[in-house]
Amino acid sequence: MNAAALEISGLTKRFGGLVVTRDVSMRIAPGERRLIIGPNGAGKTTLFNQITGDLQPNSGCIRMFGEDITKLKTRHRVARGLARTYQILTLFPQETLLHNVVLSLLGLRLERWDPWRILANRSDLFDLAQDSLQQVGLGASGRRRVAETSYGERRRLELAMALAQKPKVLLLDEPLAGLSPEERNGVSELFAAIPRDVTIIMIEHDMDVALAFAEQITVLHFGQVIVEGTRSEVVSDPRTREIYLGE
Ligand SMILES: Nc1ncnc2c1ncn2[C@@H]1O[C@H](COP(=O)(O)OP(=O)(O)OP(=O)(O)O)[C@@H](O)[C@H]1O
Repeated sequence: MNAAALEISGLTKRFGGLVVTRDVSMRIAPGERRLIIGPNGAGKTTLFNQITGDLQPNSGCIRMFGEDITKLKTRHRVARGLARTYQILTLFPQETLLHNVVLSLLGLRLERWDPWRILANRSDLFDLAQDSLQQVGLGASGRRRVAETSYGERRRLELAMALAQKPKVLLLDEPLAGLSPEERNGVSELFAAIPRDVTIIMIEHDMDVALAFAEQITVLHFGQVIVEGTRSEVVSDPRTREIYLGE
């Protein structure tokens, strides 16, 4: 069997007495589109934070393409091809869109503490940033400042920042939150256009868009995997209805 893009085994995270992820295991194949759903407080974001290394689990293991990354620092996971967007936007509002993407790229590079060298001779970074803006429909907006953009444009920018890193595994945390129905459709078309060499794991509450996107769905509840399977298996499972739809 080929190595999974991401394999999580027995992941447990406690905050004091509260167990936020409880013995969570899942296997996500290369190229898969996986949706993670569950009620508020189910532990979805905490799971993402452990995958990225923002939080250390109390026990369990995370492998990316066969390599144990559980103890790696976030930047080393990023260097191996992990990227994420955040539920809360993390942009520099007074900078231009193009500069925001370039800044996100600099996080990857060794020379990030030497800005003069970068500015003198890094047209490659600006080209990469421009391509990524193009990819999310913001190709003509690179010179605008983030402060002048709409919320929907910022969410696209955030996606451009993640895509600019040429990720192998992309984590999207509620990428449609706060968007109008038209913006949701536009952004979900962008997801559909992301090539299959990128594995995508999405947390999302908007079921219409998320179900159209997902091939496999994992339902979390009180930190545990309750249901997992294909879209139709999960939707028809009575436990999903009970937990997630409150029926
Ligand atoms: N740093 C922390 N310290 C203590 N408790 C925390 C911490 N981070 C999260 N929690 C708790 O862990 C639980 C799970 O939170 P988490 O944000 O992972 O849930 P979620 O499924 O992403 O929810 P939502 O859909 O509301 O974003 C919640 O009860 C939350 O209050």
